[in-house]
This record gives sequence, C-alpha cells and structure tokens, in this order.
Amino acid sequence: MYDVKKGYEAAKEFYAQYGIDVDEAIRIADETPISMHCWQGDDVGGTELKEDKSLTGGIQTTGNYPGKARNGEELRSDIEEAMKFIPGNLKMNIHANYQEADHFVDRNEIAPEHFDKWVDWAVEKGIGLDFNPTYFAHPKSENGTLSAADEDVRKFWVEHGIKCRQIGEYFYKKTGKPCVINHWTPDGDKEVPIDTLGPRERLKKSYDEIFEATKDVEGVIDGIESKVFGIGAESYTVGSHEFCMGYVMKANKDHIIMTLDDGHYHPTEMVSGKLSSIFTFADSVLLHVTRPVRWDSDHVVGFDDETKAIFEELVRMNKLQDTYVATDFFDASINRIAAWVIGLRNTRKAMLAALLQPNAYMKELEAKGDVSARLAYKEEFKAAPFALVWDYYCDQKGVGVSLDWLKDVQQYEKDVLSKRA
Ligand SMILES: C[C@H](O)[C@H](O)[C@@H](O)C(=O)CO
Ligand SMILES: [Mn+2]
Repeated sequence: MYDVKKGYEAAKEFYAQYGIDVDEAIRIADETPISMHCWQGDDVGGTELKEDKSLTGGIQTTGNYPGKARNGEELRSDIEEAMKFIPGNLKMNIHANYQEADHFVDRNEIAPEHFDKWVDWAVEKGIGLDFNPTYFAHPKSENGTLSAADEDVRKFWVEHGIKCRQIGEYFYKKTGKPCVINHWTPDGDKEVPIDTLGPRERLKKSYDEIFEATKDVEGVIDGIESKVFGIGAESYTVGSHEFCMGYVMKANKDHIIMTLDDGHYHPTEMVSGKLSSIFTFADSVLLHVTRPVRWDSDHVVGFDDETKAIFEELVRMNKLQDTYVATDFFDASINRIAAWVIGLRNTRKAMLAALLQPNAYMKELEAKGDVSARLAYKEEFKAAPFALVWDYYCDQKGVGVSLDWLKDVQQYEKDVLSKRA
C-alpha cells in the first residue's frame, strides 16, 4: 500500500491553490445520508411467506450468481458485510415485501410489527429506515394497481398505500429519523390505450385517498416516482413524468416531493439536466441513483459522467442537503455484496468529487462572462488528484483503501454465500 497520508497532504496542497477546503468537503460528503436499498441482496424477491417470488411490474434482474439471501437474517447479515466497506452516513431502504410476519400477511394487511426485525436492527445500528409500498409481484397487480379500473383491486392497493404510510410513521417514531417513502406503481399498457385519461384520474384519486386517510401521520416524506416505460408496458405508463410532477406541484405539501430515478427517462434525457428546473419550484427531491444501460436496466451505479453530473448540479445549486439520496439497482450477475459496495462507494465518490471543485469561483467567472476560463476550469478539474482524497477518506473511515475490500468480500463468498443452496 502506498503512503495514503502523504498522498492526502499533496492533494490538500493542490486543492488549496484553488481555495478548496478538502477536510470540509470530506465532512459534508461523510455526513450526507445515502439510503442503501435492501433489494440488491435477493433480486427484489422479498421475504413474504409465499411460494411465488417471481418479479413483475416491468422490472427485471438478470443473472443467477450463487448465494443470494434467502431470508431476513441472511439479508441483514449480507448488508452488514457490505456496510463494512461503505463510508459515510447510511440509512436502510426496505420494501413492503420484506415483511417478516410468521404467517402469510397480504399487502393490504401489513402492520408495523411485521417489520420489527428491521426496526430492532436499525435501532441497534443507530440508522434510519426508509420504505416503499410494493405495487408489483402480486396476483392483484396484473391489470393495474392504484389506477385499476376494477374498484376492488384499486381499493386493495389504496389500503396498501395507507398501511405503508402508517408503517413509515412507526419507523420514524422508533428510529427518531424521518422515513422517506417512495411511491412507485408500474401501471401501464403494452399499447397506447384509447382511454389514456381514465387511469391517470384513478391514480390521482388513489394518491389523494392515501394521503387524506393518513393526513395525521408524522415524520414521513413521500416521493412520487415517475417512469417512461416498463417491460410489457412499453407504450403507456400511468405515472409518467408529467403526471407525477403535476401531482406533486398541485399537492403543494412539504412532505410530497418528486422522485427522480436516473433510469426512468429516455436514454438521452438526463436527470442532471432536470434538477434546477425542479428546484425552482420545489424545496427538496428524492433521488434514485442507478445506471441505465439502454433502458432501466438497474446496473450497479458507476463513477460515470451522469452520476458525477448529478452531484455537481446538486453541489453547485447548494441543494445537496435538500436531496434525499437513495440507491436503486439490482444486479444478479455478480456477487451481490460486491454490487452494493461498488455502487454505494461510487455514489459517495461522486458526491465528494463534486465538492472538490472550485464551484464558487467558476460561478464568478460565468457571471463575469469569462466563458473561456469557465471551460478551462471545468476541464482541468476532471483530472484533479481526487483519488488521493478519496483513499484518505476511506482509510480514515476504516472501510478499505482502493480495492482492499475485495478480498474480504471474496472470503465472505467462500465462507458464507457459497454454502447457500
Ligand atoms: C424496486 C423499486 O421499487 C424500484 O426499483 C423502483 O424504485 C423503480 O425504480 C422501478 O423501476
Ligand atoms: Mn427507482
């Protein structure tokens, strides 16, 4: 291993030339919570006591890497293993299908106690819990959920949404940390329907009913997530971007915000390009960080141009603290713990990289009209000695410098994952 401290000192000197306080950047990146999604650990299968765990809703995991978690205990132990190598403040994000009742409980009947194992675990670790209704992978989700024309089906899912907000409040009360709920429904159609308005009016009605029935719930923030299409629903998505943005803006309630998932748009449409428009009208957003390859493929987050651009935007707008950052990917083709470690480290890395730029000075240059210097600075910092600061930060947090974590994850695969049937 090279002399990490020496590298940090040299990088500190480099950044100081541009008035950048490396330690302050580390502090901010370290304290900003990232909500780590539980569903990478078992391909979104969940822990409900039911036979059929097939994934529906137009999302897909591909691959069959051995060793996926088969129950809540295994999942939490895998999460703990991954967490050893992820620096900074974390929350845990679970889905409603990760309930652990000792008998089958249907989605419209879930209750706080069915999540007590997660709550006890989170309290013991001192972390917050976020939540997601599960409007898919269920026999009643085949012809729509919150937008279903069948009133019994629609009501069933409204009850599920209501239960989820009550559970979110329970998480808040138990952990002392606000619970961020992401509301996503896959409802859509393979062909453009003749009636495109009816399903959207029903979805609006359902959200209204969920929020009205739970208006006294405390400590919950609700993200409304849009999507362009899903597998099998290629032509029409009820909860489109325009629908969700319209819903959030019209609701005009502090707790109802937009969720922007960077896999949920046309391939050339960038979330980084949307953030300032949204922040012109909204005080906060929920971000789902993923890596779409040609579609919403949910590849492991990379330290790629778009991830970096998203965090640059947030830092430059001074909106990082107003953004609920969550990861959302599911890759079953590689070691699932490695997937978490790589994706979560890259998310934090992009955040730190954005903080290590002369943002205030570049803004000044732009305001003065010195656009040549603006471009020169932008380009120069792409090759700044960022990795030396990142390595130092990881060293300080004891999460493994560079690839140190890899051999431990491989060992865990040998000792634990490979023994799972
Ligand atoms: C499993 C999650 O609910 C899901 O990933 C959702 O957030 C989404 O992005 C669906 O495409
Ligand atoms: Mn998402």
